[in-house]
Amino acid sequence: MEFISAEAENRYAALVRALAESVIGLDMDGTLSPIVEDPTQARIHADAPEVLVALAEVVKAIAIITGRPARQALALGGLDAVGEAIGEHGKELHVFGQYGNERWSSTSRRIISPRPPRGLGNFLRSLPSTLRRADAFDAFVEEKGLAVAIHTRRLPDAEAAFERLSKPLADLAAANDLTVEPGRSVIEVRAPGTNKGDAVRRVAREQQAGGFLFAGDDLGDVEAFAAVGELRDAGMPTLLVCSSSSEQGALRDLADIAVDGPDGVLDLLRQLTADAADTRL
Ligand SMILES: O=P(O)(O)OC[C@H]1O[C@H](O[C@H]2O[C@H](CO)[C@@H](O)[C@H](O)[C@H]2O)[C@H](O)[C@@H](O)[C@@H]1O
Repeated sequence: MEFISAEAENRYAALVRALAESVIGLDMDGTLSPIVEDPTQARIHADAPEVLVALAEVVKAIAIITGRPARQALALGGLDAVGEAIGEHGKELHVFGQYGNERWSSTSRRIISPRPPRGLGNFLRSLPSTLRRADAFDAFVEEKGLAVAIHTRRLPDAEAAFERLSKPLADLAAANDLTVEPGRSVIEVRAPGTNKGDAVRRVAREQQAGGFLFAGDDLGDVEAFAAVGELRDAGMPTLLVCSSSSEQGALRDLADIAVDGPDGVLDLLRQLTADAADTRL
């Protein structure tokens, strides 16, 4: 773990002291789940369930805030079982899916989801011809119900395909009142209006958080970082963690601490759990 910001060590120590009142917000792909070529094959890190259950004992709540549909996050993360184990300690696991558009909690055990955005059907009908014109017809199209993600990772030159697709997809999205969410070898198209920052504000308010940690790896996490920054400016102990990769450097400049991908995120969460136990001795 690398302390980046000048205040990072103090912020870590302050968060440890406030941990019992803190919410831990975690992104999924690239943060809890190692990145893999095929999005359908991504799975939460094998150690994550144990680490999250132990962490839940020393924090107020854990919130997984992801671009994945909530149902998929539950399945790929085995989060139902994790939530059940956390519930046994009298704590709650929250899942905010599709950038905060969907919600699930280990107490309600129901997914709350809005209707798909109006323009999505039209966008999907025009998508094949747009991909063909951008010489990216073989891009993997992940239909997510409320959104669609166009993946370039498995194309011969992923970066070049991403560049060729950026403008045509943004134009097609705008024509259908949709917004674009660029990520690691992926361009997502979804309803405007909600982002991970809103999810951070909501869970902090609902839980009356006395501290907040957020860990993420990609551009879709920038709004969550900004929302945690607002909590910090209001006087709350906070910690921003970048799950580093060679693919995306944007979050590193905004973070207090950088760790090495999901392995590093889990090491940090283990360390926090241990440090919280030490302060109680
Ligand atoms: O908010 P997140 O939990 O980080 O989810 C963002 C998107 O992640 C997924 O794509 C990413 O992970 C894939 C599997 O490792 C990888 O192949 C892809 O290149 C990454 O961009 C997912 O497929 C999307 O639906 C998520 O919204």
